[in-house]
Amino acid sequence: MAELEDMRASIDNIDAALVHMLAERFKCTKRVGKLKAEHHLPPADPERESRQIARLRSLAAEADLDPAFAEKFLTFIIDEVIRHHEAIRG
Ligand SMILES: C=C(O[C@@H]1C=C(C(=O)O)C=C[C@H]1O)C(=O)O
Repeated sequence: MAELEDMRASIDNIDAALVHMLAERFKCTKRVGKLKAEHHLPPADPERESRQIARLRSLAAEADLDPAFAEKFLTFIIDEVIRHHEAIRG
């Protein structure tokens, strides 16, 4: 089944891109965590998170992706970022 193989090859490429994009995002958020620790700012910023979630839900709807899934995915990542920031703060 050539189409199955083709689709799986595309899925593997997309998964690799996701890993690279996430790695870049965590590089940025770790830098933010250091800046926050230096300036005595709290690890989490719920107002910023609300804006990000609203934006991502809207982008998801436009892209025909379930907005609830997009929110769950972003919240999962942000929770991990906040754990990093708490660890950086010590
Ligand atoms: C990265 C930040 O820290 C936290 C993590 C966020 C994220 O991963 O996008 C957003 C808000 C903060 O709760 C930030 O404040 O920008």
